[in-house]
Amino acid sequence: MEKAVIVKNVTKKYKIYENQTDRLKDLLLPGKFGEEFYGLKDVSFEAEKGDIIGLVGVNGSGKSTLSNIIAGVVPPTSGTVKVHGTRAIIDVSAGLNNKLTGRENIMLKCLMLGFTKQEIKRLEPEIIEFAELETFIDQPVKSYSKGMKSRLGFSINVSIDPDILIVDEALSVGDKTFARKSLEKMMEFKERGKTMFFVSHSTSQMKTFCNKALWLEFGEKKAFGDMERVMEQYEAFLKKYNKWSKEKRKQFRTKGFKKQKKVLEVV
Ligand SMILES: Nc1ncnc2c1ncn2[C@@H]1O[C@H](COP(=O)(O)OP(=O)(O)OP(=O)(O)O)[C@@H](O)[C@H]1O
Repeated sequence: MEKAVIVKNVTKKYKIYENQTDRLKDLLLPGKFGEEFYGLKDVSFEAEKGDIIGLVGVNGSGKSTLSNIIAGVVPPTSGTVKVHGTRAIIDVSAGLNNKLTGRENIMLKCLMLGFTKQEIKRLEPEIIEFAELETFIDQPVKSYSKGMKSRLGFSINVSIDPDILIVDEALSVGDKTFARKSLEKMMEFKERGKTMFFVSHSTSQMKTFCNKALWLEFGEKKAFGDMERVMEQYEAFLKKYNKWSKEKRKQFRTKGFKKQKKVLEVV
């Protein structure tokens, strides 16, 4: 099978601070303030061409960090990500420039991706129509609602027809009609054999859409493989987790966070 994405020993360290003063002091005296925190720790897996991989895990487990690293938006602290093909990420906080109009954002994003002006002019009507923004396309994006921004972000990223698409909670904003239209677009991508990563809190959406799942827990890979098998394990965990008392859940999270602060052992 042809590999689309190879993630090898990816670690992402963040620096966390107890307060704003420590953050500023760390700028003046680097290394003296704040604590290192592992958003991701030594994650490895491979995606084959045509795989649709659901990233699952409770809040803060590292799903968005990993999707941003796969998308090339954020660099890993260590480890490597090999991607075969073009990639695009659809994110609710999509990287649009607020000062520019919708039309200018289309131009900017596509130019950055290497499209020619002529190609962009050809794509533009399709993007505007899919985003349902005909009346507002020449207004600055800062005047857009959250739903309008996410429609524009979604539309640009699907219209450029990437080989690998990363969708981070993008279906949770906007109205139902647009969510359905987006899902249809993703189904079309699936049928065309594109590789996709999908972050959603809806396990049922995952089960219908993805063939594989990667379960992250406190930044580490807990399980990876066929959707059915991984989801069975994850749902059994969620059932247990949801039955725990508030206190027990807190203990579980505290234990996990402690592990995320520990320095990796050098083998
Ligand atoms: N810029 C940052 N600085 C410091 N810590 C961060 C940063 N971004 C993420 N983190 C931390 O890294 C961990 C993983 O975060 P991430 O957003 O990737 O998780 P997630 O699984 O996507 O969570 P959610 O489901 O809540 O969106 C969290 O503990 C988070 O607080």
